[in-house]
Amino acid sequence: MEGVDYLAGERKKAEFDVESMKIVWAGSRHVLEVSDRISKLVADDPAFRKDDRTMLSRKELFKNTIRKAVYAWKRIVELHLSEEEASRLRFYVDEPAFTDLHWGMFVPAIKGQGTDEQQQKWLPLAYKMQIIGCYAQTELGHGSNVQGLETTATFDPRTDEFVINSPTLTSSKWWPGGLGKVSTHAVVYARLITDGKDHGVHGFIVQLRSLEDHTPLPGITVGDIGMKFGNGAYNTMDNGLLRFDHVRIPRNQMLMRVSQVTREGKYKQSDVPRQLVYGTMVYVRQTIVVDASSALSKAVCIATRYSAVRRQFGSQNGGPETQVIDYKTQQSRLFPLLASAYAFRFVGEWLKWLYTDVTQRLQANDFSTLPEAHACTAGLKSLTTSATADGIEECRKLCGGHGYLCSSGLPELFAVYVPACTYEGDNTVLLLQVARFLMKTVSQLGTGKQPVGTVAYMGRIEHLMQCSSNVQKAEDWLKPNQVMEAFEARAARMSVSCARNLSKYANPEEGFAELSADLVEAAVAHCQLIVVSKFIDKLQQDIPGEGVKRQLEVLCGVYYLYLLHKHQGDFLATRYLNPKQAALANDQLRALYTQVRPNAIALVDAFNYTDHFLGSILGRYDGNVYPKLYEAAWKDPLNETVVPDGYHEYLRPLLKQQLPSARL
Ligand SMILES: Cc1cc2nc3c(=O)[nH]c(=O)nc-3n(C[C@H](O)[C@H](O)[C@H](O)COP(=O)(O)OP(=O)(O)OC[C@H]3O[C@@H](n4cnc5c(N)ncnc54)[C@H](O)[C@@H]3O)c2cc1C
Repeated sequence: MEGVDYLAGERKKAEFDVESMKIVWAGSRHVLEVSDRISKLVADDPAFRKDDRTMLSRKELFKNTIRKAVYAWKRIVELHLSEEEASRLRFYVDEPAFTDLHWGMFVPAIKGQGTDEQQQKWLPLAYKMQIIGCYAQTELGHGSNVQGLETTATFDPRTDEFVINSPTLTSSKWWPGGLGKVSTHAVVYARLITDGKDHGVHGFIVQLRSLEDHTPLPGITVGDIGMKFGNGAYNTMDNGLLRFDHVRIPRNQMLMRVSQVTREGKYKQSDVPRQLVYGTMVYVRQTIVVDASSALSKAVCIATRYSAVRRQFGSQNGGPETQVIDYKTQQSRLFPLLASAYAFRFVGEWLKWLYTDVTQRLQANDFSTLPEAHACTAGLKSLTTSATADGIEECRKLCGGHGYLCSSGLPELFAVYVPACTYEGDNTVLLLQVARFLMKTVSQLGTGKQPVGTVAYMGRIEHLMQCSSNVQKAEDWLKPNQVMEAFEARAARMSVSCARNLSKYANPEEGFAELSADLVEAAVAHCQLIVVSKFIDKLQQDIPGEGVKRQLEVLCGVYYLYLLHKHQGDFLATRYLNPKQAALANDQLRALYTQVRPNAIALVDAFNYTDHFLGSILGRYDGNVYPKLYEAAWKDPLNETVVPDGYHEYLRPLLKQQLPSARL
């Protein structure tokens, strides 16, 4: 029935003030107010409809995305939305589009790497969308290994131009979003060559298409790379391929904030420090971590609401069956993901602070914390995106068969999210960078150089190598200092163990390659420690609202005890815990699941997602799942006719046995 809240009973069970939790989740009352207003604006506008997205052909889908993106822009201008409101609007439209790369990569690249004059020339055009840009770095042959890129930008002093060229097939640009069909311009990464000398990879602004009729400019071959994983999903994006045949651009289109080429063709570093580009990287990764919490919270919201609606087995005397959310196995799979969504939210919030801190330090020419900030953001990007991709898939399984239907929203969410494990740095490659930083930190212990920021715990290495847990009863696992020491000791010991093993190799690079799987595990232990510590730090703050802090304490406990249980091998092998203490952690975890249970629906309501944004029949706010699933089935194009296409051509001859050579 319409208008009935089938989850009202669940909502009454909540032991905390949901409205206050909404503020915690949003980050502030102001952000909640903006998000609430803009998400409803999008949800109420039929132009942003997305329930048919998985059924559209690629061409229809793509045209529809262009329409939506341009319409969104029109609304932003008409309504005089602020930058914050505009970015919220794009977020709630919830459809990957060329605009993501334009605003998320092209504009920041010019801001970060362009000189003042370049910014003055290009940014006004980009802000008004009179040009549309993308970020063309990856090639067919190289992605992770940026130094292996093959596109060349050779300076021609006679004409004061760069000649951009794709010398091989593998040098074709491959993957940039927005490139295939839409972008008029790109920031292209190419090897800079002056006077026969290769100066490595640099960024150049290159016009790709005519601003009159959108055709590719002479010497440019450009197109879409083809259909990607899943229905709808990232197929709304025109990831592109691009080749240059000696394309000439003026010298002033090299992004010259950090290094420059003079009129005479001399290559020189400007007085702006190279490290500045890392600031942008910290910013981009921070947004990826926040996006991870959004994607995971969406999946968890769907799976939690549906788990409260769905009943299987357990009927007593003809009464209702058991809600599947009451099964301990369901709770042990779902609640850690709910806790992770909150954990990633808070670590994302902390990364925002880190970005501000890094920016201020860079402005003051203080580069001391950069390597640590760089390693930490790389690790957190890797950890949160991998856990989110796996978590979305787990949520799909938690919804049983119906989770496999596109109308559950989960298949598309998985397909659209999973490349986050690859773009902006392959997750394994990033963990190896973290491991390299950890090995360096360990090697410097005792030299008087104090580890800072998220590796500060290494400064207490002697203690961390010797201590052991004094947990004696399950509730001891609720004490933050017990937990912190456990995670610190595990991370420190795994790093030190890797460092010791590395020292056995005469050639350190050979050792690093040989031990890389162990090194990645040490990096994961370090990154998990960061997330746990930021969740615990969050709880030290004043958090208003009845029962809100208590719920967050429970979720924090679920998060770290789940990790501890899942990775208990690490804690046992490094001898910080004994098997009894590990078992007590699991006992406490079970007890916490019971505390989460009555609050589960309210905890996902606190995300404040509209049904439009969730895009899931299983995750509907009112829990009215079955009639809506039934209705949706009839909307499938296959059900437009009762007799399918192909009946007369194939099925009827089969059924009537008129096949020419049936041998059976
Ligand atoms: C949806 C999507 C959108 C994208 N958008 C853009 C864009 O807008 N612009 C752009 O320029 N690019 C874009 N990319 C490209 C993306 O940045 C690269 O795919 C990414 O950097 C990974 O590089 P790769 O594809 O070369 O992977 P590879 O590096 O070839 O990885 C293949 C495997 O090798 C492993 N591996 C690689 N190096 C090492 C190592 N040193 N040690 C151990 N293992 C290793 C990896 O872990 C992985 O398992 C996009 C990609 C996707 C999927």
